[in-house]
Amino acid sequence: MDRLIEAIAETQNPSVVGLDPTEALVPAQVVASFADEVRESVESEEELPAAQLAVAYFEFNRTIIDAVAGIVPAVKPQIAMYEALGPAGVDVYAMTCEYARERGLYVLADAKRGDIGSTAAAYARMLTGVGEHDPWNIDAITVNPYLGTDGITPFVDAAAQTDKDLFVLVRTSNPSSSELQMLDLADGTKVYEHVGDLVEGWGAETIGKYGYSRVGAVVGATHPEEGKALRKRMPHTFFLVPGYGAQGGTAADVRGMFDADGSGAIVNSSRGIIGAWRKSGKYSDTMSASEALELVGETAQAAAIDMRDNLRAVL
Ligand SMILES: O=c1ccn([C@@H]2O[C@H](COP(=O)(O)O)[C@@H](O)[C@H]2O)c(=O)[nH]1
Repeated sequence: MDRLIEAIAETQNPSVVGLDPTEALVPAQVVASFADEVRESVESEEELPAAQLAVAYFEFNRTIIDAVAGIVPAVKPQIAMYEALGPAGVDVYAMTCEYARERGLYVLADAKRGDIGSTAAAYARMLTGVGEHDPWNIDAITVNPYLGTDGITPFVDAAAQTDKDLFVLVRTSNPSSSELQMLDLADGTKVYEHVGDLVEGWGAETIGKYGYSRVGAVVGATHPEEGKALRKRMPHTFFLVPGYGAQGGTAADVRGMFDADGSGAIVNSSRGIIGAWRKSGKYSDTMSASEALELVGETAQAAAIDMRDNLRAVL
């Protein structure tokens, strides 16, 4: 986690931009502008929509990355958006991570992996790569703890081997999260608190120079009180805090998830940044693709600065 903490210190900005493109979040003229180019490369007409979207996602991501590099320390590409497009989307995921790294950003792959040990070991190769080849270019990955310790250990080992990190789901931001996470255990602790204790233990051997381990926790901005209690309960665990912006979380809500020095957490916003163009009042469907992309970049940059300043104001 040391590299992430240093990147946050350099930008004075504990926020991460989520790269979660969808068909609705990429201006239509940008997608349309790739029709001819992509038609030449696909084998059948049916492949065209996914292939065209994939190319458009990359151009869109590149615009966002260029706009926010130097302002934010990190990006979090959500793999679901890319896998939905098939192999073309997965290629663009890898290309996006590589480009973000080239622009100096810490890349947090939101992939929420989790399986039995042997399969988790294969998933953990997203961190280690294959031999000398690192096809994914990521610095951290999100992991689902539902399978317990043997589903997590391969990621902890891979992270330690490569100076990378993982973030384990503890208290997620979604409305139904309480169905499982808020259940009481026999000793009176809640399920999410127990998972928090496990996460603190999984990271215990990997504490870095700033007091945080390689094993972080995902704690939703939509649960300010629980987040604040977890901050005390998990003193060596760095938090990834999604749920800011589009899901309703505010800077005041996430304040308690930081430590007394204003460190210990990084807050994510995806749609609030990459979809800012739609709320700007400046978009018109008569714009050219390049004009639309320019607006995407400008509005994403303004939204990232606004988020940074809102977080700075409460820290
Ligand atoms: O508890 C969680 C865990 C992960 N996420 C992910 O973060 C982003 C949030 O996107 P917004 O557009 O800022 O709402 C998305 O990739 C989720 O899968 C989360 O929201 N909550």
